Order: sequence, then structure tokens, then C-alpha cells
Amino acid sequence: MHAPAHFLFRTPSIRLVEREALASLPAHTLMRRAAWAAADLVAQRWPEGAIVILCGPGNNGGDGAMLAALLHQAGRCVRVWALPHAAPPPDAAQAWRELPEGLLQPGDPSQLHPEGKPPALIVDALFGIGLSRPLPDQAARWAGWARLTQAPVLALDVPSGLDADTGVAQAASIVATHTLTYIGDKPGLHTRGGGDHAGTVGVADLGLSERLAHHAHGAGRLIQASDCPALFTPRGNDTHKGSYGTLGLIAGAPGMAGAALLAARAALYAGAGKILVGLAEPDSCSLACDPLHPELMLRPAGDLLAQAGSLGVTCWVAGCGMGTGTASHTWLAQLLTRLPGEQPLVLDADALTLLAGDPALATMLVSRHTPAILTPHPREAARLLGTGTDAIQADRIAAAQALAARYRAWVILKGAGTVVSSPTGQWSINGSGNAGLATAGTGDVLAGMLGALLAQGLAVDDAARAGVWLHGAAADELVAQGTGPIGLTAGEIAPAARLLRNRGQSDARRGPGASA
Ligand SMILES: NC(=O)C1=CN([C@@H]2O[C@H](COP(=O)(O)OP(=O)(O)OC[C@H]3O[C@@H](n4cnc5c(N)ncnc54)[C@H](O)[C@@H]3O)[C@@H](O)[C@H]2O)[C@@H](O)CC1
Ligand SMILES: [K+]
Repeated sequence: MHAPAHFLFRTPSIRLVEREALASLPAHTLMRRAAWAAADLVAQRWPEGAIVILCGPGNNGGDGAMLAALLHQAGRCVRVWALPHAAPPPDAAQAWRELPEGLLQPGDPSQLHPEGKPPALIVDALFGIGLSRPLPDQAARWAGWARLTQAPVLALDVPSGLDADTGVAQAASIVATHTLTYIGDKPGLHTRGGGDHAGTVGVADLGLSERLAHHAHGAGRLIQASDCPALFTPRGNDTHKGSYGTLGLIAGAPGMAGAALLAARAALYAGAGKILVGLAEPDSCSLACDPLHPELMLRPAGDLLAQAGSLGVTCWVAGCGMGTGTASHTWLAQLLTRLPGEQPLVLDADALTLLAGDPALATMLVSRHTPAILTPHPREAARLLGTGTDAIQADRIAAAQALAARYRAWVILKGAGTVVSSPTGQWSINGSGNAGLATAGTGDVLAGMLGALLAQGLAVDDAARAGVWLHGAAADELVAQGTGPIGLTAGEIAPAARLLRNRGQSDARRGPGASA
């Protein structure tokens, strides 16, 4: 449970550490360490069969050539194909000089066994963090061939064609089943196209972890279960519903009551003591109660906000299917300025659209003493920043940081590899979740869970990280049980999250050694 933080480093930090190490270590040391780390992994994971290594013109290709020599020495059947490399950098040039004769093949790997058995492993050493242009046609063809073989693909450092910082993948990128990344883990392996292209990620620190630790201040974190201990704190027996907070939810305009119920039920399953649902309907509620969960207290949004002073609400969530009309605007303004005290606040969906459309609301938000949590998907983020979705997705970390700075809020930028940014720009990427979450209503569930955690007294930074992790981990649990990713429904997430929290809590009670 208390594993050390898993940091993510952008290329400038990796390059800096690499330069420092190259200046102080004997020549070729780092590339040798990189090749040894890959050879160890290959020996453990793919101990038998033929290995194809695809090499590029730079040091990533040098890693591949040196790995080929090591595997050959170990008695493995290795074939190497290389892109043209007129003048490789010094480390790579040394690796090519050390490559035993006969391993380098002419032509194209697709000529190998056109109909026969695929290799036991294909190693992608075409490009690493130095790729700065579109993949050359030849590399694109080789990547296409690698996909067709359906053989496992081990990418060295980064799958070729995937941007190590942003996770933006070129169309012809290598699709790896495993990535062994060097020096430190990288954000692009975990957000945007990272999950689809990098497969299982391992890190070989090349003996540089101490040097890298000096650069941790600008680094991000990969959110894992061990970052969320508050989720698993055992509950005391001598407690009551008041001990676990009261959530106020403004959501569910006519025709969108489902969004309110999804969020409210998720909050219930995530452990909130009491949940008051203010349905965003002008006068009276079309829904008297939730027949599946009569525990939820439903009333018109206006009434809920008017009574707010006497209800002891410990956190507010607004936006899920809330609508963007005049009444919703008034309720949001009320939430932002006119309630007694200042409770933690989560703004989602329609609340974000309202915010993007009215600078006065944005000023109210920025004036809060305690930053709120905003949970935009990329299109909402684009509206909030006055840009396009492509610009958001081109650099999700930078977009989350820009939003957090502009609105002085915690930002949870949803999508593959959800990015969390603090108001001051400290960022993390969620390490849980899968494609099952790409379905209607999952955002409402996340908002409800975040509200429940805040209502239970988690600090805003803990709640933001724990909420996104729990939401993704619940979807992972469902996929492991065969419920998804195809056809996973938003309503199934909350019960799975409840299971995870309770399992983790009983493990915590049992003490060290119990699995989360
Ligand atoms: N310098 C070192 O000692 C170490 C380097 N390492 C490896 O080196 C990699 C970085 O090496 P490089 O900086 O040489 O970069 P890469 O090997 O990632 O590729 C860049 C090379 O390809 C060329 N290039 C870039 N885009 C191209 C394109 N579209 N078409 C054709 N050529 C293109 C560049 O001019 C450069 O020669 C890391 O990812 C890592 O795998 C590791 O071995 C650790 C130690
Ligand atoms: K690579």
C-alpha cells in the first residue's frame, strides 16, 4: 500500500540527467546498461524463440544493436533490420561496430516468413525520445508489418512514433505490448494514445534514479492505489451518518434526471453519510424519490439552495445534466457566492459550460478561498480555454495546467489517461481505467464520487487523486470480471468502487502483507 511515489518525467528532465551522466560516466556506459536491462527482460519474459530487432538511425537504434549482440552471445537466434544510418551518434556507432557479423539483414523484415511462424518477439528500437518528425515511410511499413504478425512487441524507451511527453501517436506508430523505458517513466506512455501503444510499461533507471530525484520538482506522478490511503482508512464503529458528511447535488434538469441519479447513487456507494439532490427543475420535482435508492432525498434545486444554511451540507456538486438556462445560471451563481460558509465544490458538465460562457461566474470561482474541482472532458476544457479540442488533446498536461491556473481550481481533465492538475500546476496522470469508461454517464459517476469523498472530509488534493483512481480502478475490476469494456454501464461503476474500498479497508485492518 505504501509504495514509493511513481514519478513521470518530461523529455527535458530526462535529457538533462542523461547529459549529466554521459559527462561523468565512462563512454558507452548508459547504452550498455540500457541494453543489459532489455536483455534481462527478454531472458525472463521471452526465454525461447527467434527475435527480430528493428533499429533506427539514432541512439535508440544503438540500444537495439547492442541488445542484439547480447542476445546473440546468450545463444539466441537474432535478426536485425536497420533504417539507413549515415552517421550515427557516437554511442550508436560503437554499438554497430560491436554487432556480430551476419545478424544485420538486407531488405525488409516482411520478407521473413511471409506465411510462416511469427518471431517470438519483435523489438522496436527505431526511434525513442529523439523522434522529431513524421516517421519515415520505411519505419511506418515496418510498424505495419509488426502489427500484422501479432507477435509480442517490446519497445525500447518509447514506442516509435509516440510522443513521450504528450502521448500523441502518429498514425503509423509502433503498437507495443511491452515498453521498457529508460532513466524514468514518461507521461506520454500513460495518457492519450500511450495506453494503446505502450502496453505494459517497465522502467530501467540505468543507475540514475538518484540523479533523477533532483529533478522531481517539475515531475508528475502516476496515480496508483498507494497514492490513495484515505480511501482505505478503516471506519470506526462509534460513528453515525453525520460522521461521513452531507452532499448537496444540483443536477438533473427535465429529461436529465438520470444524470442526477447516477451521481447521487455513486456518492451513496462511495460512502457519503447523507445525500440531498436538488433537481434542476423550475418548481416541483417530477421525481418524488429514487425507487432503487430511497435513501436519496430529492427536492427542487431552488428549495435546496434556499434551505442550505440549515442542512449542514459539507460539499456541493453541480452540473450533471443541470442544464444551461437562466435558472441554472442563477443556481450556480448562488452556489459560488451566496451560501453560508464555503464548502468544497465540484463543478461538472453543464456547470462548466455556464462557466465558460460567463466571465462573471469565472470571477466568482477565482475569488473562492478554497479552490474548487473542475472535471472537464476535452470539449469542455476547450470551451473553458477558448480553444479547440485538438489543441487540448495535443498536450493534455499543459491544457490541465492552463485551466487550473486560469480558474484557480483543481482540474481533472478526463479522457484516456486522466490528467489532474493542482491550481499551481502540480500534475498527475491516473494509472487506472480502461475503454469501458467511454460511455454515457461515467462523468456523472465521477462527479458523485468526488463529492462523496470531499463530503467525508478528504482534503481536496487527496479527493481529486483518490476519486479518479477509484473510478478507473472500479472499471478495471469490472473488466477483470468480464463486465466490459464493451457494454460496461456507468451505473455498474459505483458498486465495484464500493467493493474496492471495502476490500482495501479490510486489508488495512489486517495490516502489512494484505493485498489491496
Ligand atoms: N545517449 C545515450 O547514451 C543514451 C541514449 N539512449 C537511447 O537514445 C534514445 C535517444 O536517442 P537519439 O537522441 O539519438 O534519438 P532517437 O534514436 O530517438 O532518434 C533520433 C534520431 O533519428 C533522427 N530522426 C528523428 N526523426 C527522424 C525521422 N522522422 N526520420 C529520420 N530520422 C529521424 C534524428 O536526427 C536522430 O538521429 C533514447 O530514446 C534511448 O533509447 C539510451 O541508450 C540511454 C543512453
Ligand atoms: K523505440
